[in-house]
Amino acid sequence: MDPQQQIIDLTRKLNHYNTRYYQDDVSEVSDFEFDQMLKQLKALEDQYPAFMQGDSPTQRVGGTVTKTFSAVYHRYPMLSLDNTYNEQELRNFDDRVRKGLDGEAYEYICELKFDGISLSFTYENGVLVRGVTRGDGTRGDDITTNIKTIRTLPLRVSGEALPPVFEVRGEGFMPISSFQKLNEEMESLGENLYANPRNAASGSFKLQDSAETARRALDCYLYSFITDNDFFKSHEESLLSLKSWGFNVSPGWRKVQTIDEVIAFIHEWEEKRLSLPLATDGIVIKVNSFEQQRELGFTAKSPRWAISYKYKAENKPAVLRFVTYQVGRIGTITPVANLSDLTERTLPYNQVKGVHLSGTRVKRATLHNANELERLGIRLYDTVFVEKSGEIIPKITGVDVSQRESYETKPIVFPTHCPECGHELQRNEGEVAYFCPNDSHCPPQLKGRIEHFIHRKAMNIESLGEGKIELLFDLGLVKTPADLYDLNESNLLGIEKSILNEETGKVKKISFREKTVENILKGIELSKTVPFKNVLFALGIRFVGATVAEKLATYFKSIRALRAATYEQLTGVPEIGGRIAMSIESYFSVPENQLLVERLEQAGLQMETNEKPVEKESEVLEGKTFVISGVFEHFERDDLKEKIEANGGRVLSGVSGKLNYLLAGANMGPSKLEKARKLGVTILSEEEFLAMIANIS
Ligand SMILES: NC(=O)c1ccc[n+]([C@@H]2O[C@H](COP(=O)([O-])OP(=O)(O)OC[C@H]3O[C@@H](n4cnc5c(N)ncnc54)[C@H](O)[C@@H]3O)[C@@H](O)[C@H]2O)c1
Ligand SMILES: [Zn+2]
Repeated sequence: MDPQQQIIDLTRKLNHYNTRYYQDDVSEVSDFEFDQMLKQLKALEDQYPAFMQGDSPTQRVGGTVTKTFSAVYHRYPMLSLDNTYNEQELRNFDDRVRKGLDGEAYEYICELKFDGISLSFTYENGVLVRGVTRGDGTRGDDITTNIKTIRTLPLRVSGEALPPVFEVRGEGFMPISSFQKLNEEMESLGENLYANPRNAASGSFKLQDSAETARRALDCYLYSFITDNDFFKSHEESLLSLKSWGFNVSPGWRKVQTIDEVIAFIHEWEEKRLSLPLATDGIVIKVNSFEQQRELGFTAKSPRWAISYKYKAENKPAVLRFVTYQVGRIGTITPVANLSDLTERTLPYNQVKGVHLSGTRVKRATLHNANELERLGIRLYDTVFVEKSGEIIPKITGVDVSQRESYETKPIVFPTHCPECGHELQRNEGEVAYFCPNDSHCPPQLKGRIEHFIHRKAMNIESLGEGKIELLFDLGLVKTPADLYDLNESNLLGIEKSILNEETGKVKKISFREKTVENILKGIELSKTVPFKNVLFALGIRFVGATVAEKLATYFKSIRALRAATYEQLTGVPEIGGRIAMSIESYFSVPENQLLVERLEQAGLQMETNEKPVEKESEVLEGKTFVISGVFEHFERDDLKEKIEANGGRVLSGVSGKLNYLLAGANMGPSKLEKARKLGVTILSEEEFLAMIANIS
């Protein structure tokens, strides 16, 4: 291909990947592939500068600002970092630094490269006033309310001779444990999963609802301090001071003198970093002296005094021993590759340990769906390549076809029937996944429906988690959501089970003691007050997500009216299409579902909408004012407001001397709390509030 066309194509492709990555938090290719393409483009542009495109990704920082937040200009531009995946290029970087500094002695600071999103925080007179994303490097999104949910980020700092205005920068990230929890939750809601913690962090920092951001337990490491004057002489000094002022500085950095020491640091962390609680994708190397940093200067998109070394995702051959088929919570069938190491090719599978990949043994990798099997052209007993994408989820990247000469392979036959219940599988037009339509008898689907039912966005029975549901299901105590309402102390107390996690080999013990049982029953009881729209969502009707449920609840107002609605009436509701209408009709035509709804109604769940004005429950809060702040266990904010009003109280937005109560949830801003204390406002916990209204509702 001619170089001009190649430059045009690469520019277009890379810009597309950038948009997907920075705006949609989706990686269509691996970082390594992206970086190789960018390098190729850079080389072509160097050779044919005349063909460089106006929007070349080699000249700009990749991100953009969004429309959802207001854009803020950075006082100092936020740049990217040059990167490399090999040691030779690192030595070339060192040569450039040496030349650039004309023989002066210099030092490096090596730090871990945290995989999240770049953030900038401005402090005025010691108070945190603003938090902004990197955006396009010149302007970023103002996400101040969201970054205030980071618990380790000080809202106020004091220190000797702190400048009146300064900026700190760092990496906002999602700890791996939060990431896994979030994805499990997304899965149970039937939503798309995040591929890695970076994409999850990026999406979570840019949510509209900061209470939801708070719930996702984000964190941040700080690594840079900036002011107008020369405050510090070196990066080392600034790191030490940041730490002493109470900023969260990762302890993993080191000052070194030579590039060999840098490389030793890189080797040292290659495996060690995998046991950190957050994802890291490399090492950042920075010239220590600020004066030398200034001498070296910047290119269009990155400093010349720093570089990042990125670890390549480890890619290893493995043998595909057999394929199993998992049935998901909404019946989706996912083929899973069961792998062994090459040396274990003929070993009985129960003795197989798996392939050693990025610090762990991998025995399983998802094959996603039937299309993916075709795309890979994979066969049984094939030699395949496995990689951990985002260092977390193992993935099969290709097949070593040459090995088919030495080892016999067989075609993979996708099952026609559900491995769990035997029902014939279906695939909807235009969809890639097969599913088991037997949603009222297929065990994983039954379990999945109960898990969905208790979810925070549905009936919000937080005292019951996945493990407990699993146990109750296996014991036959809870087979449908309606069975939850028949539970009592005598059949719960003393239940016990050890659950083995097959991946980690760890055993988790669950046992129901008095306190647990009490909490479970309380949670179930409280769920009877959850509004109709949540109940409707909780039923788990295919295609009826939270938003659709709300629309239907507003329109039909009761389960009776919805059940009686004809196809025409259903599609007559704005934004309700044929697919949803059909799904609702078919749901209510199944006898098991009819029975379920009846039992739930008898149990006392809200089966109709309480239209405003709010139905009065009591007058106990008459004349009292409330400010609600933070996140609550049993209520969404709106529900809490309704509850207060239903009992005669009023909800205000700001704390003042006249206020009666500050209702304080988790993660509330400390400034509000402080103000309330000063003004002598009574601070209520959620429990205290519940007690206040308990006698009457
Ligand atoms: N897979 C895809 O589709 C896709 C698309 C676009 C970009 N990308 C990836 O993103 C990269 C570009 O992103 P980028 O411009 O943010 O570059 P980068 O992530 O490679 O490096 C720069 C960033 O590193 C972060 N960082 C982490 N720890 C740091 C530390 N200790 N000190 C300083 N900075 C630290 C900062 O946020 C900084 O902005 C590409 O090279 C590619 O790997 C992937
Ligand atoms: Zn089934």
